[in-house]
Amino acid sequence: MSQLEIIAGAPNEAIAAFVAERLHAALSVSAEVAITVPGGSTPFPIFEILASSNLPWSRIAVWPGDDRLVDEDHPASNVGKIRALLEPAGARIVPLTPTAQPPHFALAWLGMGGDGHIASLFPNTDPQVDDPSPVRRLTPDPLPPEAPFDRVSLTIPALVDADEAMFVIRGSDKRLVFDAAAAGDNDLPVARFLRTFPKTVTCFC
Ligand SMILES: O=C1O[C@H](COP(=O)(O)O)[C@@H](O)[C@H](O)[C@H]1O
Repeated sequence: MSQLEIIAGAPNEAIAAFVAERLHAALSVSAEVAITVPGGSTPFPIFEILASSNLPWSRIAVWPGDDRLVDEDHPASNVGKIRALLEPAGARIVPLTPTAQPPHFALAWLGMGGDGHIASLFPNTDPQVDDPSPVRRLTPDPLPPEAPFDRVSLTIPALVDADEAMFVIRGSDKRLVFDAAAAGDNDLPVARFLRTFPKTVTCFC
């Protein structure tokens, strides 16, 4: 079970500062690093802040942790929106495809749905902590009305392989789900990740 550091009520600027600090630390020991980031709605204002930071973006590869199987110019595309914000800053944006071979990530930044899904590992997909594949094509059931698409997602082992992990979770309903998962009171995808990740997980809740 991972240790948790809960940081409640942090503004987006503080979260961006945390991400930048962790990337600077990783870049102090590696010429290039990779980060995986969530989609949904929560991270994009933080990406905007990061895009204007002094990070050496040309040394940073950014991978969506999951995506909807739509064209990049579709409004539901995670990689399209990530690219629009971070590529102009100089980042290398790498689309997540079902056959991708993801790297070792310096930081796994995750969101969580109210149903306890992380990346696109929805409860119905029964994500396994020992999945031999780093990437899966998946169909959420029920399909979320705001994004009713098949998905591609990093698996739990690909996320657990990261040097560090952080969540950004907004809303008291999600906080209850997260806290129950952290306490071992449910077996949702987020709980499976938390009980498998061997290091401290930082949660901006
Ligand atoms: O479908 C998704 O939802 C989750 C949570 O999104 P949010 O809008 O509540 O921030 C997200 O982590 C995931 O990457 C996304 O594809």
